[in-house]
Amino acid sequence: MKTAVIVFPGSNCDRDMAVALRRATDRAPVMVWHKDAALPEGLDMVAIPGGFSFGDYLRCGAIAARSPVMRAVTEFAVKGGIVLGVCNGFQVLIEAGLLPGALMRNAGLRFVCRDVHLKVETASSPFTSCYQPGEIIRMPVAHHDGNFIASPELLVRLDAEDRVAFRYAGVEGRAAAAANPNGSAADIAGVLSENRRVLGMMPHPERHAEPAHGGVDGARLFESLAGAMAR
Ligand SMILES: NC(=O)CC[C@H](N)C(=O)O
Repeated sequence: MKTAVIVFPGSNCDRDMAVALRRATDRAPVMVWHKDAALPEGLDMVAIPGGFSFGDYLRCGAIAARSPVMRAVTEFAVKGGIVLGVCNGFQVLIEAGLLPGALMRNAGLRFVCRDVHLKVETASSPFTSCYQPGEIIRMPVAHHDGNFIASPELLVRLDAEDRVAFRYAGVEGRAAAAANPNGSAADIAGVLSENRRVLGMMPHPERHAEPAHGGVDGARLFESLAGAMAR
């Protein structure tokens, strides 16, 4: 299985992403600099990591989305390649037009850095097949622009097409309103593309991928990917 992690100036989760992918696939990913116009041959998937690409200038992910490498990533996705974008990676995928909606400033206007609970909405994707639909899992978020905005039509369509991968979820003993850290429409934390092979999500699965992280719920996302790539 051959994977790649795209690196922009200001990426800061690229190495965590690489460790999680190596752990799940037994092979170190290729680190691809944003100026490369082509992706390595024979890739099974591409990950766009979190961080502060280009200092979050203009809008988070807007400049990164226009990097030379993103043309190659778009081509890869259009051909059916698997692409994962986490946090800033999700912002880049939206700015590149590979996922719908927008990510705006958090409703509370603050950077939010804490664990959240998520409901797994679908197991039918290369990213979520190792979870149970409806399962509640825990992962960290760390962002200031994670407020997912979509038109009422798009929200209906995402549900109808089973393309909401994760929703912020309340857990017993905590107020439900506190569950959504950023004001996202319909509590959406992650969405799939039409062909289900591109996922963008604000929470960080690579930061809860081994026991030393204090949580392992993210590991199954990488195991799901490894399984999908092996097929
Ligand atoms: N951890 C991240 O990827 C953060 C993304 C972006 N810089 C934000 O704060 O919204």
